[in-house]
Amino acid sequence: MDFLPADLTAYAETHTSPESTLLQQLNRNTRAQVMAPRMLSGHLQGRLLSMIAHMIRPRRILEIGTYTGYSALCLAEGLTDDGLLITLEQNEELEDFARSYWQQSPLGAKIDLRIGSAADIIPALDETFDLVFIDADKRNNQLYYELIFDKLRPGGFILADNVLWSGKVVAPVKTNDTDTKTVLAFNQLVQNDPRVENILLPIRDGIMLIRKR
Ligand SMILES: C[S@@+](CC[C@H](N)C(=O)[O-])C[C@H]1O[C@@H](n2cnc3c(N)ncnc32)[C@H](O)[C@@H]1O
Repeated sequence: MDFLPADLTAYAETHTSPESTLLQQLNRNTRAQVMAPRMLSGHLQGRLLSMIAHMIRPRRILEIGTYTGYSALCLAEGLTDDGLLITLEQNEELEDFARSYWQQSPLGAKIDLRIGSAADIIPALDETFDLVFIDADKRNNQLYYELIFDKLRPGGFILADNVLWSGKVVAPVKTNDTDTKTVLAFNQLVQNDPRVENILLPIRDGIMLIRKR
């Protein structure tokens, strides 16, 4: 679902720095060759992720939900020289596709893909993160939030994607619509959490930007 009329989205994109040729190819080929291409962050959100990473200059980023590797490349743009982005993906069939693009970029050496279930991998990560991007199975957002919280440095940031859930967060919720209920519960959990400051950015499907106090 587009929240802005298509012409305003197009205007925003034409007044946003363009994607690199590599990101353009990754975007286009994901749409042509991979299931569910709507999951890819895309031009506008990708440039936002890159801009936020440049502002923070993180040394360690954790991404939960790699898909074809587009957002990993965008976030990695802001890493420090000795920085590393760890990205978690449970679908091993996406690995070769993502790696084939990462290896065309110098940033590829800064991306560490771990294949498996995020809930199994996160507890074993012995890192302190400056930035975490939560973008996997939305039903587990709350679990991921709690699992990563103590691994995030004070003053560190969390980004959680799809928090507007195609606008369903403001529509009457059907009794059996567990996904929307879970997104609503996650947004309220963050809003009520005294450990953080947060702002819901109505960009694309909604991004919750959270700062740990
Ligand atoms: C929305 S896509 C990620 C999109 C990507 N961050 C981007 O912006 O281009 C979500 C990804 O999370 C993966 N995923 C879903 N559940 C997962 C889990 N429990 N552990 C790890 N990855 C998971 C899916 O296979 C899918 O590739």
